[in-house]
Amino acid sequence: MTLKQDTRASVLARRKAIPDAERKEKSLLICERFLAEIDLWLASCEHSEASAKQLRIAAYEPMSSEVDVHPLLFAAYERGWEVFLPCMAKDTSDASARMVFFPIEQNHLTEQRPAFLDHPARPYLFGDLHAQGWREADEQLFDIAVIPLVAFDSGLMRLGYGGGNYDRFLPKLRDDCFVAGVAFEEQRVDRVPTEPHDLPLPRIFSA
Ligand SMILES: Nc1nc2c(c(=O)[nH]1)N(C=O)[C@@H](CNc1ccc(C(=O)N[C@@H](CCC(=O)O)C(=O)O)cc1)CN2
Ligand SMILES: Nc1ncnc2c1ncn2[C@@H]1O[C@H](COP(=O)(O)OP(=O)(O)OP(=O)(O)O)[C@@H](O)[C@H]1O
Repeated sequence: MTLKQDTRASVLARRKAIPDAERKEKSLLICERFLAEIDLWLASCEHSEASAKQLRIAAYEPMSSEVDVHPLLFAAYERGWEVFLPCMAKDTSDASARMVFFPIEQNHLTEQRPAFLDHPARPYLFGDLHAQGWREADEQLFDIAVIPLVAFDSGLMRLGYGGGNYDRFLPKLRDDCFVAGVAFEEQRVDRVPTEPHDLPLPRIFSA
């Protein structure tokens, strides 16, 4: 096992060991902190224009033991923001998939739930997705980005599932996009093993 794989395995085991009630409580704290920081950011002069408009937030549909960002998503819908969630997609069956974001209405999380929300790692064909009406969003549209992670350190370096999806996604965002990682304290390590392509996050909210 490489150092990255080793770190992933041990941190995922720690994350999975968090009892459900604690995970729920910590997730709520992380979402509240995230919203409070967005409110401060919106109140600052530079972003007063942003506060007046309908914001676009790119996040993720939580799976397994990840931080449950649903409270943040529900608050976003409540505020009339547009929510975008990822899907792995490819042009042909033998092509490699890339992470794209689709606009997700609140009812897509419940009654009208698309299959890709339950199978985050499964690659879907663009042809099928387009036929179903899904249109990928331009990353430059996003005002806020919520970044999942497996491990992080005090230098704000992150380690994901190993697909390089977020390593490719982060450079596509606007410079003024509010980007933040979310994690449980159990995911903190002394030092995340890094490679030259790894980018630190501007901030990580943890509990
Ligand atoms: N919620 C969520 N959606 C996401 C990502 C993510 O990290 N989190 N992705 C980020 O790139 C992309 C999908 N990539 C993925 C890569 C690997 C695994 C994976 O290894 N899953 C394991 C479960 C691991 C665990 O238990 O925590 C599995 O399915 O067995 C899942 C998604 C896009 N959507
Ligand atoms: N900007 C990039 N452009 C092209 N390939 C990249 C880029 N960033 C990472 N990769 C490739 O993706 C693979 C996985 O990288 P890494 O192990 O750092 O992923 P990760 O950070 O754990 O995953 P993720 O970014 O999806 O959360 C590596 O083989 C790496 O070479």
